[in-house]
Amino acid sequence: MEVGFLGLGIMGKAMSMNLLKHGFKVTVWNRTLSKCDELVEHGASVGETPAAVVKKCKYTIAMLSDPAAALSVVFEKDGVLEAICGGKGYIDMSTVDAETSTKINEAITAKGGSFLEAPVSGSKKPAEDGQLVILAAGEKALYDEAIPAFDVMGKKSFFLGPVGNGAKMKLVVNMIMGSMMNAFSEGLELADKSGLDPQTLLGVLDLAAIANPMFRLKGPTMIQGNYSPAFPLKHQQKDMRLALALGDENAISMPVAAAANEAFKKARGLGLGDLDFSAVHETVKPLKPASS
Ligand SMILES: NC(=O)C1=CN([C@@H]2O[C@H](COP(=O)(O)OP(=O)(O)OC[C@H]3O[C@@H](n4cnc5c(N)ncnc54)[C@H](OP(=O)(O)O)[C@@H]3O)[C@@H](O)[C@H]2O)C=CC1
Ligand SMILES: O=CCCC(=O)O
Repeated sequence: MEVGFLGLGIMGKAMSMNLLKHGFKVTVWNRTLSKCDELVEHGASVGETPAAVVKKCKYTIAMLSDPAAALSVVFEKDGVLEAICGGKGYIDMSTVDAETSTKINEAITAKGGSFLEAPVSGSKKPAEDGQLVILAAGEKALYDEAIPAFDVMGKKSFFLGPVGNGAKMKLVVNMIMGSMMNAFSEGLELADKSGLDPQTLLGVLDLAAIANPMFRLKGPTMIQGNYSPAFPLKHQQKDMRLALALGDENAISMPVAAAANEAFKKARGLGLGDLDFSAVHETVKPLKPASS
């Protein structure tokens, strides 16, 4: 099957590589075109613009940073909208809000194309291993047609109904994850500064009711202060911001998420936005005294 892929960041590169490895013909595009080179070495073709990719492929997948990027790739010059038409599908797997997805859906379907939002749970390693959890919503027929690709990229796909439900589910999940990451950071620091061994804390947590893969994966690197990016902190803060807006719309008070968002914003202000979201741990640490 000929599949287009727009956006070769941490996630898009791993996901499109998996499609290639499993025999899909893939045509890629990335704003910074040089990022296509590695995919080409593995058999991908390159489209010069998003419109060129859509023109060539029956289905095009996008994995872009945020709502502004998702909208620009569709609506700007040489964008998806210039080439989408009846018989073609567009699947946006970026994490965005329901409003963004709805705008894209309306524009694509107005031109006869079909649309699916399909954000994912799981980070760089699950993307490399084809173990993502896919949260799809929109055109059910396109979902059914995309199953072979989803089966390669993910371990489980959910179809959640009308456009917007995939985006909302993803934001709820990441709001919980971002809040947990902040509590975990505070716990690691509290253990350390009160004279406990943070490694022992990890061992205790792993046997407790709150054991989870995130603590298991991120704990050891956080203790080392290693924040090599799997999920960039700036994207986690974007997800907190969008989840809080969803809470606002639904009159849900979320003081824990709001505090977590502030911590991620603070981390961005400290220049940590391109590091892994676990770098929020640094915001809990006491400031080093200024040298005289
Ligand atoms: N990393 C993770 O663990 C996960 C991320 N996500 C979500 O997936 C999406 C991608 O994440 P990730 O791969 O980590 O992000 P990256 O920051 O690694 O990649 C972002 C991609 O978006 C492109 N981009 C940014 N702005 C624009 C624009 N204005 N026009 C066109 N392209 C643009 C970048 O292009 P360029 O190379 O030119 O900068 C790049 O291809 C995000 O929505 C994120 O929230 C979801 C699950 C897990
Ligand atoms: O959006 C990013 C999610 C990262 C994860 O699920 O581990």
